[in-house]
Amino acid sequence: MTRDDSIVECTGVRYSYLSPADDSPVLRDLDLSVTRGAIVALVGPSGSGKSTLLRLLGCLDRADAGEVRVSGVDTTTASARRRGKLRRHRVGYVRQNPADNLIDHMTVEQHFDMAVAMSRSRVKPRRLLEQLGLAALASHRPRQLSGGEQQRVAIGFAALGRSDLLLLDEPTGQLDHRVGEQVLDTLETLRDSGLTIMVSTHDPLTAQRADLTHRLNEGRVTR
Ligand SMILES: Nc1ncnc2c1ncn2[C@@H]1O[C@H](COP(=O)(O)OP(=O)(O)OP(=O)(O)O)[C@@H](O)[C@H]1O
Repeated sequence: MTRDDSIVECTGVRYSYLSPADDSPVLRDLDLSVTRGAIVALVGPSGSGKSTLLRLLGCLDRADAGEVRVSGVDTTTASARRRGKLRRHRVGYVRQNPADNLIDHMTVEQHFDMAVAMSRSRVKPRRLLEQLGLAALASHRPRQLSGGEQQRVAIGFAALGRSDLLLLDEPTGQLDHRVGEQVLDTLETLRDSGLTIMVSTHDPLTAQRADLTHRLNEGRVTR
């Protein structure tokens, strides 16, 4: 595989929440390569660093050492401006609690319109609402939606205008099996439209439906 096939390339990544000199960092010597156009599940014990890795890939935090290359940009050394551009146009991030991704007073359609305006993309928000089976909810506000509907809206909102990578922290963690399946259908639709999707999960169904699984243990990818 060449670098061009990869959407994510991590090499020798180290990260501590305390200080770069911490002898027990959360991530240590982490290497990972992810090719375009797959759903990738990140699995591993609680505390192994799955969410931390997603935060580095989503430019919410910056690695202490090593290379975290996303869409060809080394996010460890990139300027704040470059990282901001990456987040606006290429990489979306969905938090675990669906409501935390949405704005109380805005309807579903207004969320999608705002995402397009912010990314200055040419994507048609109405078309994505239809593709994701959310058109009937267009005029609803987050409080009028179930947890699963909120999660699907949050996923569409994060994906809109982002061309490369969607990162999700435990997207099915709070949902029952049937609704979890609907969220996974949404992810498959987005993968088929060209996005690469990385999901941290403890849910066997999510891991089973992913195209690839990477296991984290004590801050490293072990397979
Ligand atoms: N904001 C923070 N400040 C300090 N330590 C943190 C912070 N967030 C996470 N940690 C620690 O970092 C380690 C890795 O946490 P992380 O949330 O990345 O693990 P995880 O594999 O996603 O766990 P889970 O499966 O339970 O969500 C844990 O020891 C956790 O206590």
